[in-house]
Amino acid sequence: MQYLDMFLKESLRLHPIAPFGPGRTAQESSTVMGVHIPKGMKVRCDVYSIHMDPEHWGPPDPSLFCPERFTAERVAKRHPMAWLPFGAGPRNCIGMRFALMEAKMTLACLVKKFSVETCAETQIPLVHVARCTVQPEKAVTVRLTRRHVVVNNTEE
Ligand code: HEM
Repeated sequence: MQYLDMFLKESLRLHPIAPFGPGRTAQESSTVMGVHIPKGMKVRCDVYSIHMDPEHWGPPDPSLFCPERFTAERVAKRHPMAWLPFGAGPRNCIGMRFALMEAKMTLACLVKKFSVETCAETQIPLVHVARCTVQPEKAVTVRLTRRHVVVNNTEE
């Protein structure tokens, strides 16, 4: 489950489904890194750029899929707001833990019974389109092959 958690976090870093989600209205005027933000201005953060910033995510190259970026040691050294698929702060996603648990349960049940491979119909590289959330352009088609696992002398 530890590696599955790292795998899922890396998937959401490379493919955040709600990168336009975290937005706030300035409650008071301020200046952040030389940029003046007047009271009442709506501000959104650019999750894609933060998730691809080598200062937080390199090495290896942030465009590569690498779950090892999420080992406890590496997470402890990283800025707490470098990973934002669920936003951050007091108004972050209320369903984050539920969504992560549900995804991990689904994946664990799936890979227990099936091997998952790309096939001729798999769109590579994956193309994103922005609708209400960011989605794959086409259905993600893969080949599932049933695993033969023997548990307590019973073939599953
Ligand atoms: C992979 C799945 C999900 C992703 C990536 C996601 C992402 C987000 C993001 C980016 C925000 C904005 C956070 C911010 O402004 O800081 C948000 C807010 C929210 N999400 Fe999710 N979400 C997911 C699943 C869910 C689920 C399963 C639920 C409910 C069971 C949920 C309920 C909410 C609610 C109620 C808010 C508004 C929170 C507030 O304004 O205080 N989300 N989500």
